[in-house]
Order: sequence, then C-alpha cells, then structure tokens
Amino acid sequence: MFNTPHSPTYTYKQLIKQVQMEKEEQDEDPFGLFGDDDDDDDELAASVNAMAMASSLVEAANEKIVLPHGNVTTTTTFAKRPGNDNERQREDLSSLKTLDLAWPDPIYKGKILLVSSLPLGGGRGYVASETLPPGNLILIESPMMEWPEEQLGTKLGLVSIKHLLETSNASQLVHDIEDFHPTKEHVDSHHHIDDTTDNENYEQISRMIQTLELEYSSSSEVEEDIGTEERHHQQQQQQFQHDVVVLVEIAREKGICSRDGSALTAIDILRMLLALRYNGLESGVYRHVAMLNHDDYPNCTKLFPTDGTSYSEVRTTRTVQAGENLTISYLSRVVSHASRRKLLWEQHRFDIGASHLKGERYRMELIGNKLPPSPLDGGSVEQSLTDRIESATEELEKMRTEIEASIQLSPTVSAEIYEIPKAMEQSVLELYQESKQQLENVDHIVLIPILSLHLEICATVIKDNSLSNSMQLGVLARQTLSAYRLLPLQKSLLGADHFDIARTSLDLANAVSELLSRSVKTLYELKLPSMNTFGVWSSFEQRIRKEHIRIKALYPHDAEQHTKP
Ligand SMILES: C[S@@+](CC[C@H](N)C(=O)[O-])C[C@H]1O[C@@H](n2cnc3c(N)ncnc32)[C@H](O)[C@@H]1O
Repeated sequence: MFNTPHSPTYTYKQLIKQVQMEKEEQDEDPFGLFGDDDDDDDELAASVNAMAMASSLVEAANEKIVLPHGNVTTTTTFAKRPGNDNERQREDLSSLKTLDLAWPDPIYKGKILLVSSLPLGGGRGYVASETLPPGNLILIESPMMEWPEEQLGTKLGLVSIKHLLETSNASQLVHDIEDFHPTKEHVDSHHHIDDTTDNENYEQISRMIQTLELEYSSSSEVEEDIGTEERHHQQQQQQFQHDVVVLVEIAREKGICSRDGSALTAIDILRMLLALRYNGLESGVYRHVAMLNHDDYPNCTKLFPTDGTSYSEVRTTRTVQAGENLTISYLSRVVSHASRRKLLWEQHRFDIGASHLKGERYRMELIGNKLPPSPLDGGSVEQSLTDRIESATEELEKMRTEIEASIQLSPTVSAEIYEIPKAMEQSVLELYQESKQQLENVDHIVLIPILSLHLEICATVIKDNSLSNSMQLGVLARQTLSAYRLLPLQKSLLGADHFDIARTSLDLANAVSELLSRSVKTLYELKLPSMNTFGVWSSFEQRIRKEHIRIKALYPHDAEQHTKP
C-alpha cells in the first residue's frame, strides 16, 4: 500500500517564466469561449495567445498524446459481462472463521468482524457483521507507527525499520508486525517448503521476497569492468546488506526479540520491510486498517487524519450487506484498469485480473469498443494511450498543487500569478478534448481525474479579483459543463452515495446558481439537451443542491464522540 509521492518535474517558477515570456498584453478573456459579443476582437487575439500558451504547457507537462503507430492495438480478451455493477462477493457469515489477533483495540470498531477464510492473499479481512448504510463509521485508529522524517518522499527503506527499532514500544510493534502479511510464520515456512507449491500465499510471498532480493541482493565483490551506474547499484546493494546487519545488532543490543523469544535475524528485518511495504499507508502504519483488502470498486474509504487529529477514520461509501468483504482502494488515484492492474502487481505482487469488470464499469475502460491489453497478459510494454493521458494529468495536478500553495502562501498575490492557472485551465480542457477523441469513449474512466482537475483549477482562477465580468462568466460556464459531465461518470464508478458526488453536486449547483442570477444566456449557450429555459435550469439547480445535502448528511462528523477520553 505504501506509495511515495514523486517530485514534480516542473516548478511553478518555470511556469511563471514561461507565461511571462509568452504573454504579450493584458488579456481580456484568455479563452474567449463564453464572453460577451462586444469583446470579440480582443477575445480572439487573447484566445490565440492562450491556445499557444496552453499547447506549450501540455507539451511541457508531457509529450503530446499520440498513438504509438497512429492506431491503438487492442485485443478483445474479455467478453462483456452481464450483471449489476454493485453486485458484490458476499460470504455466509455462519461459515466464516472469525479471528482474534492479540492486538490493541482500535479507538473505535463498528459492526465489523475480522475473518480468516477469505480466498485472497493472507486470507484475512474485515467483513460487515450486519447491513451497513453508506457513511457508516467502521474504524477509528491511530497509526501504530508514523514514518520518520527521512522516509518521506523516498522509496521505503531500512531507515523505517531503524526508526521502528528505536521507538519506545519497539518490542510490541515487532510482535504485532509478525501478524502482518506476509506473516512471520509464513515467511519462516517459505524457507522450508518447495517453491513449486500452489498455495497462493506462498506464491505471493515468493514473489515478494524475489522482488526484494532483486532490489537489494548482490555479490560480495564489486566487479572491476562494469559501468558507473552498475557500480553505483552494486555499492547500494552492499550498503543495504551492511545496514541489515547493523539493524540485527541494534535489536540484539536493545533486547528486541521475536514473539517466541528468538533473536531477530536478517530475514526478520527483510520481512518487516515487506510487511511495511504491503501494509503501510501514506499517513503511517495501522494495524486494523491493514486488514482491509483492496477492491477496484471499494465499499469503504479511509479518511486521512485532518489538522489536529492523529487518527484516521474508515467509512462505508455505499450500502454494504452483512457478510460482504469491506474494502478500500490501495491506489491513491483514479486510474484506468490497465494501470490498476500494473500498479497492484508492482506494489503488491497480486493480480486483480479483469473478470470483475462489469456493465457500466466495463464500458468505462474501453478504448473504441475494446478493452486494451494489459502488460500482465503479455500485452505491449510500450507506454499505452491511457499511460500517457494519466501522466499528463498527474503532471498538471502537481502544477496546480504548487501554484495553489504559492497563491496561499503569498501575502500579496499579484494578478500576474493567475496567468498560470488560466493557461493551465486551457491545457486541461485541451487534454480532456484530445483524450476523449483518442479514446473514442466519452465515458472513459481517465476522464474523471481530468474533469476533477478542471473544477479545481476553475476554483483557483475565479479567485482572481482582476477578472472581468465576461471572464468570470466564462469560468462559471466551463465549471458547469465539467461538473455536469463528471457527475454521471463518478456515479458509475463510485455509486450514488459517495461523498465525491456530494462535492461535485455542490460545485455544479453553485456555478448554475451564480449563472442563473448573473447571465442565464450563458447557461443556454451550453446547449445541454432540453436545458433551455430558466425554469428547467432552476429546478435542476435545486435538485442537484438537494442531492448534495442528502449525501452530506450520510457522512456525519461523529468521530469526535468516540475519540474523546
Ligand atoms: C494489507 S494486506 C490485507 C490483509 C490481508 N488479506 C491479510 O490477510 O493480511 C494486503 C494483502 O492482501 C492481499 N489482497 C488484498 N486485496 C486483494 C485482492 N483484491 N486480491 C488478491 N489479494 C488481495 C494481497 O496479498 C495483499 O498483499
């Protein structure tokens, strides 16, 4: 589950420079999409400038989205499957073996049961002990360990194990981590069993250990006739082996042993590294949260600790039936099925396959009318169309975060700085149009993060006090359109009761309400089907706002009542 943030390739300072170089004069309406008629000439010129600026930004963000050979190579590996999108694997509660790990209780545990007979890696997981409504609080837990400063933003390494061994309750942590997947019991027996065993647990453990070995094992001698890069890699591997020995020594000096009283060995240190890699989250390592399995369409979400709280909450995001496996997404972003499969394999060494893609969610993954091949099925290793769209989106997201942070930090924000989000808004719209066209699928899943990003950028742009009336109307119109397109996609992916739907509904209702009071003509110009009278737009706005209120009420801020001493 451990995910390290990448460092941004382009900083906002480079962007400012680029925008300043390209900016010729003060733009009236940089995008000229929805302005008043009398601004036409200025808008056209400004629009051309902005288009040039946007194009260069897209290029800067990533290489242009071009198909490898002018065409997408596809295979129809999976037939369209019938069935309800929300149909879930439900276990017979009476046949499940419940489990009691000797771990400290979390701060709060809802109507959930830890079971041990699930058909996936490690075999354990939490299931609902009764039907749970969306928004139901199922866990509140503080991390058993937070990441050391040196670990943040870098690949998980032995520095975290050192930190763990130096924590005041290290023995307790080491003992509890023995139960994390891969468990000490499994890893110890892995060394005594035949590698050809067909037990999924052992196979995954073999793959996990092989990955670690590939990363870190080395011959003891640094070879003479090798390149600088290879030599550097070998030196790193030797350093790693040396550090493992140092950690075994630290554990011995501090009297930190395994639960059975035996001294910690090098393989125990490696296993702990695996356990942190496969069970840790960005906000730290949690015991009970680590028992939640992954699903591409999870029924729960973990909320990050917010300012002033040290605990995390896990809540359901839709109705969960008794006996249903409670799941979260191990991935921090919405990505295509091909990327989910690849990332889960790379991070966890398990393959989610494609048999769970059904109905609307299956259609959201199609390019043209075919499911693209996965590298895991022996498909092309070439960077795919969705890879390129996703990395362009990610790059633009990083830029937005940076520019938003710099706007917030700066006490006196000059109007100049808003040229960047303005140009970025155009880039995101271009990315959206181009992606939609090349994917030949207006409902493709990768359009969700692009539209969400567009809404975020609009929220930044609209803060610019120097925007003219027509520019403000333009931003509001484009905000309306993006939220209108985003809502049905999010509903198909997340279900109608997910709190992201509440957020998008609010954005949509607010933008429409503003336009209803300032320029209903702008709403008509969107040319949305049957949306051509004040009355229709007005009742639409009320309906969407009610949706926001309804979903918001499903997620009460009730964690505090369980966390007070
Ligand atoms: C954080 S643990 C989850 C709890 C785990 N099932 C256990 O018994 O300890 C992550 C591991 O669970 C397994 N897992 C989780 N979700 C899975 C899924 N959808 N399919 C297959 N294995 C999964 C994988 O072995 C993964 O490395």
